[in-house]
Amino acid sequence: MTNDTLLALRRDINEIDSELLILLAKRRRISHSVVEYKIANNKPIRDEAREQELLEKLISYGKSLGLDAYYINSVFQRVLEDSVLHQQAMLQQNLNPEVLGETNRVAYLGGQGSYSQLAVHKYFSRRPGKLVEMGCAQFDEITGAVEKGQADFGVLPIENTSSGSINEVFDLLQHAQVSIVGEVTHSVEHCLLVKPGTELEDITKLYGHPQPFAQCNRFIQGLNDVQLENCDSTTSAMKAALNCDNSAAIGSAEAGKHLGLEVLKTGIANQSENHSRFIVVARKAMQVSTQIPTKTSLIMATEQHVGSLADALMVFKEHGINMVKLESRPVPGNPWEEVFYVDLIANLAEPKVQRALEALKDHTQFVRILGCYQSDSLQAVEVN
Ligand SMILES: O=C(O)C(=O)C[C@]1(C(=O)O)C=C[C@@H](O)C=C1
Repeated sequence: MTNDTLLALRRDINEIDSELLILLAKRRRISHSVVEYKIANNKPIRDEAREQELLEKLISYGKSLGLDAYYINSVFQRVLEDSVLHQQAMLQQNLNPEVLGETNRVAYLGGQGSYSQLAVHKYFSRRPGKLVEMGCAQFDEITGAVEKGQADFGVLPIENTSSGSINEVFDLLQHAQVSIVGEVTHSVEHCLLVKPGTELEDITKLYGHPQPFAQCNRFIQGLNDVQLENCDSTTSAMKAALNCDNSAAIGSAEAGKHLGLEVLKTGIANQSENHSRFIVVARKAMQVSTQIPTKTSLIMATEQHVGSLADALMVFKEHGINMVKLESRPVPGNPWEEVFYVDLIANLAEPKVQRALEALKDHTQFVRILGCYQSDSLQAVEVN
């Protein structure tokens, strides 16, 4: 085959890919029209039976064209996921027209290519409005910017599948005057980044944020005589490595490349599946449609007697509410007193949730709702 033939084949591929994009955009527009019907008729966004029927038909037709079931399934799962997430975002926009403006100023930790910035892009890519990014050096700067009205939204990491809860953020939520209005999970792929030409054996200093250090501690233990330097964010770690010979930083490949660092090793986290969950906060609470999966987060302090936490948690069971997270944190200034953070699969608009919160008052010293928000899950919901 000549080079010209290769170029001609590549032109054909380019053309087909463009046609695929045109069709995907057309499909998305049709999916937007379907949501109008669902809003008007109070139907759940997700229709698993329809998705199943669609996938079966596509797999069978695809097979007749010589495409395997695994390939068709994975491509169309992504297409359907996009469709559902877009429909959910449209529904939320319809219910809260004032929340997302023409421009959305979003505060997050770090700078270009930080994991928080990637999460911001993922969350806001499905929402209308121009994104104005505000990289911050500390978590309390993020909530402070939202409280003072300098930012419309703040995005904060709250937990990671390998290193667990991010206590600093839980503690901030005790007092910050913000509401949780959303969540987004993002996969985190830690890499060892160096200035071009640096070899593994040259490294004497490793810059990183304490969270990635914890998530990669097995890899770090395997390095010889390397001094760890804590940084405020992965972005500041990468910048430090750029300015220091014989050093390295932990961060994402995208961010490293953006700053001119080289990826020396990929997949250095203890667990190959490493995901972070971020919360999105705003000054005002948001309403969530009962047609989409919803979470409610709250903090509570229980009475100081035997079984008081168990009694409080029983309230959720008695009202048929699924609790998906329970975290205890000390109350600053009150040694040995604890507050509990609770995540529920629940929507404040549901009467049973209101009844449960009323009943919870009998078993707690205080309860504060941190927010009711669209869950990142694609689970189907039942609409009564
Ligand atoms: O058919 C619908 O009800 C749609 O909303 C469209 C669609 C799709 O994109 O094909 C999207 C979400 C549903 O879960 C099922 C299918």
